[in-house]
Amino acid sequence: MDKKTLFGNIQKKESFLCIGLDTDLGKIPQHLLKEEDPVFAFNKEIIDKTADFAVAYKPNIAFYEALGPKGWESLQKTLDYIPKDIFTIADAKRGDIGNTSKLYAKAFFEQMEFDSITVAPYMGKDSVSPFLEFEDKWVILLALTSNEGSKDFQVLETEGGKPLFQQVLEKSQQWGTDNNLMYVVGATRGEKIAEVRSNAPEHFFLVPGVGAQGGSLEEVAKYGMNKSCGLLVNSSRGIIYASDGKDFGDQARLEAKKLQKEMAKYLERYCR
Ligand SMILES: O=C(O)c1cc(=O)[nH]c(=O)n1[C@@H]1O[C@H](COP(=O)(O)O)[C@@H](O)[C@H]1O
Repeated sequence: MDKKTLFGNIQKKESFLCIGLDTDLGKIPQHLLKEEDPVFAFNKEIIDKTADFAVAYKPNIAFYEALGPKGWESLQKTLDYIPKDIFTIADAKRGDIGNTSKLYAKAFFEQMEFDSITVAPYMGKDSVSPFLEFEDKWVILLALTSNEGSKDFQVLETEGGKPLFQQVLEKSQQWGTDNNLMYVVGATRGEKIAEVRSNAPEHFFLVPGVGAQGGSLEEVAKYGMNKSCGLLVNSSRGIIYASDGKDFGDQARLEAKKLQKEMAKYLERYCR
């Protein structure tokens, strides 16, 4: 999917919501455990109930890998079930020496036809470039993450007093374009999002951390939005585990709708 189509979907749905499919057998409603594929049964209901409010779905690969071959099967079924006009993100946080990255890219872009994958920048250009060679596919590079540990390395000063995340932003813009490269910026970073935006004015940001991690959607929109929205804001637990009963789909729908309504307001206010 290209940037223009993604922005078109955002305008049509008045939403920049990404729903994280972090599906955990220990957290899904107990009645689903008797299904042949409980993970897929759960995801199917979530997708059915939220697809009109979401412009992206992000399965976090760890939750599927942890279940072995059956988990990979549930992941493939989930990916096949997501409507084709919705952007898909393999949250795999991959990145290795070039020939290995190339095979990770094949796994997620050819075997599994995801639109995008999250990639760690730590190993540098030759670890990221192989993912950028696939037409119509996106790399979502970790820049300033939402977790406490982001302070360990990402904000450390480098040459010229620039924090490391800024070096990641500046250097990686020589590797890809705003049509195949996005950045992860945590919603918990508040005003720092404006700093990231000034370093990458045209790129889309994947912003996790609203909902369970407490980030503010209003701040994200205020500091991060650009003229083509430029944001995919993710919520996983806050939506998919809104209820652990038989009404989990309907409750997820309510949470997704609430975020979409707020997003419509910010699109009107800040997207220009
Ligand atoms: O790359 C990510 O998606 C990611 C980056 C980051 O900085 N912080 C972060 O929470 N994530 C992911 O985003 C999701 C957040 O989930 P919730 O906190 O449940 O909404 C999880 O799948 C995390 O792995």
